[in-house]
Amino acid sequence: MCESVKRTDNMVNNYLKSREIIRNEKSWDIRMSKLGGRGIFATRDINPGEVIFVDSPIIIGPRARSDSSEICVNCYRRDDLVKCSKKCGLPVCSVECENSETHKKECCLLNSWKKEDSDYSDLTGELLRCLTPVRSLFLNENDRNLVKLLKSHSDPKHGFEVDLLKEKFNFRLSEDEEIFLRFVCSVLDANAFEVVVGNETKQSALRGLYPLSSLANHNCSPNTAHIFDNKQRMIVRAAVFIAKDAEIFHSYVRIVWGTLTRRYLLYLTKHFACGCERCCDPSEFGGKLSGLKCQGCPGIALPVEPLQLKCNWEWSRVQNIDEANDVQEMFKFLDEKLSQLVPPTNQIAVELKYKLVWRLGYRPGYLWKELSLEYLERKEAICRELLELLSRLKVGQCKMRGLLLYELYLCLQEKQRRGLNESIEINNNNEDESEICNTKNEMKTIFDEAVDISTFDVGASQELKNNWKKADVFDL
Ligand SMILES: C[S@@+](CC[C@H](N)C(=O)[O-])C[C@H]1O[C@@H](n2cnc3c(N)ncnc32)[C@H](O)[C@@H]1O
Repeated sequence: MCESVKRTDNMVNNYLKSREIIRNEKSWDIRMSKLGGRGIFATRDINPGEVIFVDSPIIIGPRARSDSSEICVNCYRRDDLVKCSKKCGLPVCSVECENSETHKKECCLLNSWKKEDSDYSDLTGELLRCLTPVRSLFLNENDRNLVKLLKSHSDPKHGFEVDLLKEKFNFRLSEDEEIFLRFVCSVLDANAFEVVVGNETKQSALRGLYPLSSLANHNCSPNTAHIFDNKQRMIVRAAVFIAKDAEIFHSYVRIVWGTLTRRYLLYLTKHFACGCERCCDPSEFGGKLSGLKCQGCPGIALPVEPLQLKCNWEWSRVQNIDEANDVQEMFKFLDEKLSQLVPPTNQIAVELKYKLVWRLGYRPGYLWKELSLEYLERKEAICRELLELLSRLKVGQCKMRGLLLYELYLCLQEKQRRGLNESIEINNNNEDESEICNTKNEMKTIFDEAVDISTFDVGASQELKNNWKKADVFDL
């Protein structure tokens, strides 16, 4: 092991010990990757579903996106927000949150930076975008040194948060503070994860830096899946079988995006050109997410050179459907317009269908009990189709699979509730009986897998949570 890898390995292990989240028998270590830089590797065979490691955020806070909702800076809820009475400009939801240790420190720091009598009440959203890197200034020396070991991007576009603090807020940062903050911004851009907090019905998204997970490289067919528990810990599981000495990968992008979109975004945000097996295969293992309908014949056009970043395909017109909210409109677009241009496997059709899964059964007018049989059956068909796609993409027990399995289970349950199998049940024909039996077996298999995949996920539905075999990842 080379010196720098040894140092990283030591520091990460010490960090995990300090957070009391290291397991007795580790199944991973850090090595040099042939992709460049460091990576995480399996030290033994790991079975699908096994927890590989648990990581804890070294820095966590609001996201940097300009369209993020305002949240309480302590508990991250979105309700009952008021401005901190100390006039730092940040939102809190209660006196307890205002007086929390985390907030008191940052409130003091922000007030020390500001020019007297400045009022930032209109700029709360902008201040929230800058808060996560600001929190790095409270790290102890060991944690600072660990952050310094993580990958950073040198491009000057990273660090807009510091520009905002200086230019929009006229904050008086010291030179040391500015240098460290700019560095942390570039580390966050290279490594941070979107973290889900809240529960099934009320969720917020945060930005978290997880030291061990930051060392995992990317693959478009990742062999892991991760979820966040109620302590904002990241739990990384094997999504497929991982052989001893194989590299452990995350996916940095959405797995149902086509090659061009994935590679473009990876290049833009993480500054590398992915050359994984899926990217090299024009059909993406048969997933055909980049497929277009051929206007001259019944076939599907696929990119001849999928690794070519320059591409003239025009697809902005069909992307507008993002703004359409109405279920009927969405189906109309899917069935009448989109189907003329792209095959059902195309990423735009896939994303639209995935959106429909979350409307059917949940939106007023389309709640489970009021769903027409046609829509219920379409939802079931979409779930099955998307699950089949995920299998093709070789992404194993990923979070999306867990979510779709549960939605499919709910469709079958609703059909059962409506007695759609009743006539079959009265009829004593053997074949029909076996059909009921198959549905019941299928429902149980689907439900059990959804429970397994969701285990420890803070955002999982209560029904799944009630069936978890363990309440905490460290329960014996
Ligand atoms: C989160 S870091 C991963 C760990 C990194 N290799 C290290 O040594 O710290 C992300 C960076 O790793 C590199 N990387 C990750 N996956 C890659 C891949 N599939 N191909 C090439 N470079 C990759 C890129 O430089 C990327 O910006």
